Amino acid sequence: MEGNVLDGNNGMQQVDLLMEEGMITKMGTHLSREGHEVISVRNQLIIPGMVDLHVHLREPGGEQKETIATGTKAAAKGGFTTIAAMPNTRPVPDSPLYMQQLTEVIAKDAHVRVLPYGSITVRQAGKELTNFQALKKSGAFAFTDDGVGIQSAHMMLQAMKAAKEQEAVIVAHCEENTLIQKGCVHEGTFSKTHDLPGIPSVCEAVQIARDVLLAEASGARYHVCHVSTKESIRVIKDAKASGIAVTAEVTPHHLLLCEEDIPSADPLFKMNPPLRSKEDRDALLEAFKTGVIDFLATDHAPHTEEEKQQDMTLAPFGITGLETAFPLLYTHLVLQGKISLQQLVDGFTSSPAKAFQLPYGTLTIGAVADVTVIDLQAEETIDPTTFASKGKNTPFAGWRCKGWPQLTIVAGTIVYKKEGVAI
Ligand SMILES: NC(=O)N[C@@H](CC(=O)O)C(=O)O
Ligand SMILES: [Zn+2]
Ligand SMILES: [Zn+2]
Repeated sequence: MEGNVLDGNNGMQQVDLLMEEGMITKMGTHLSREGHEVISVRNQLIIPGMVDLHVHLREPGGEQKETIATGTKAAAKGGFTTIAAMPNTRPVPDSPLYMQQLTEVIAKDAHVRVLPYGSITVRQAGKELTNFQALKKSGAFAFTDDGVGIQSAHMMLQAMKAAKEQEAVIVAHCEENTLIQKGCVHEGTFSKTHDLPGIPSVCEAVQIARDVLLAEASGARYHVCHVSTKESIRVIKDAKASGIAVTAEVTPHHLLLCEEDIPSADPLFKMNPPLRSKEDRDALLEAFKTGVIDFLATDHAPHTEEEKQQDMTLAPFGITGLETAFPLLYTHLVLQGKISLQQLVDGFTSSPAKAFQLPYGTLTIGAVADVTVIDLQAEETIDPTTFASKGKNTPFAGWRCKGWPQLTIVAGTIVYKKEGVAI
C-alpha cells in the first residue's frame, strides 16, 4: 500500500506499507512491489484504523435498532477497525454464558474487531456485582454499566477492587439519579424556554468526584464516559494532577453542539448526557486540546424512527455517530482551525489505544494491519438514508462535510471500500 501516512505516534510521512498475514511487516520508501497486490492511494490520507471504545450495538435484544452485523458495517464505513460494545443489551452480558453467546455472534457477524464490555452489576441493576474474573475469562474487555450510573458508592468501591484484581478498567457513565427528576434536556436556557424537565450539570460531576476518590482509595484504573460539563473537567483535571489513574472521553456531538443549537423540542437532539451550555462545549474543546480529556468516542446509540418520533419527554436518549464522526470533526474543528488534524487522528487512534493499553491505533512494523484511508477533499452532505446503521437518528443530517473514509482494512483484509474508489 502506498500513500501519505499520518500516525498519531509517528507524524506524517510519504511511505509504502507492506502487509502480510494481517500484520504490517515493512514500512519505507520504494519497497519492492514484486509478488504483492498493490493498493495505491497516493492522494489520500492513510491513518491507523480508528478505535471507538463507546458503541451501542443493541444485539442481543434490540435488533430492531441495530445488530452486530449492521453496527459493525457502520463502523467500517466510518473508518473504525476496533469498537467496544456497551452492555446495555437484553440480556446484559453479566454472566460467562451470556458473554460467550455474545462473542459467538461477534465471531460470526462482525465486520470489524469488537471488544465486548462486561457489566459491573447483574442486569445493570446496581445491586449485585458480577463475577469479573469469570467474565474476563469469557471475553470481557473492561467493565461498565453504561446507560446508568452506579448509584452506590459502596458498589463502585467493590467494583474497583475487583477490577484492580483483574487488571481491568472501570468505565463509568456518571449520573446521580437523586439529583434528576425525569430530565430530558440540559437544565438551562432550553429547558426553561421549552418548559421541559432538566438534567443538571452537577449530577455528572458529583459522581465523577466520588469515583476519582474511590479510584484513589482502591488503586483502580478508572475511565469517564462522555464528559459533558465544565465542572466534570475541573474534577478530572484535579484528579490527574493528584496522580489518580483516570482517563476521559468526549463525543463529537458534545464538541460541536450546545443547547443553543437545538432548534425545537426535537428528539434527534436528545441524548444522555444532554447538549449542555456554550461554556461547557468550549471547555470540552479546550480540555480535549490540552489532554485533560484523553480521547474521542462516538457513543453511537441507534434507535428506531418510531421511538424517535415520540415527544421529547418520551423518546429514548441517544444519537448515531459511527458514520459521521471523522468528517464532522475534520470539517467543523480541523478546517476551522480549532484542533489540528494530528489531534483528531490521535483522538480516534493512538490515544484510546494508549489509555486502554490496546495494541491498535498505530502504523508500525509488527503492528496489526488495521488501516483507514481518508479523502480529505471529498465533500458530501450527511444523509441518514444512506447509513449502513439501522439507526438514522442524527441531528447532523444536511451538514456538508469533507474528509470521508474511502477504505477500511482490519488485520490486512479490506472490510469497507467506498463505492467507485479506485485502488
Ligand atoms: N447516550 C445515550 O443517549 N444513550 C445510550 C446510553 C448511554 O450512553 O448512556 C443508549 O444506550 O441509547
Ligand atoms: Zn452513558
Ligand atoms: Zn453510551
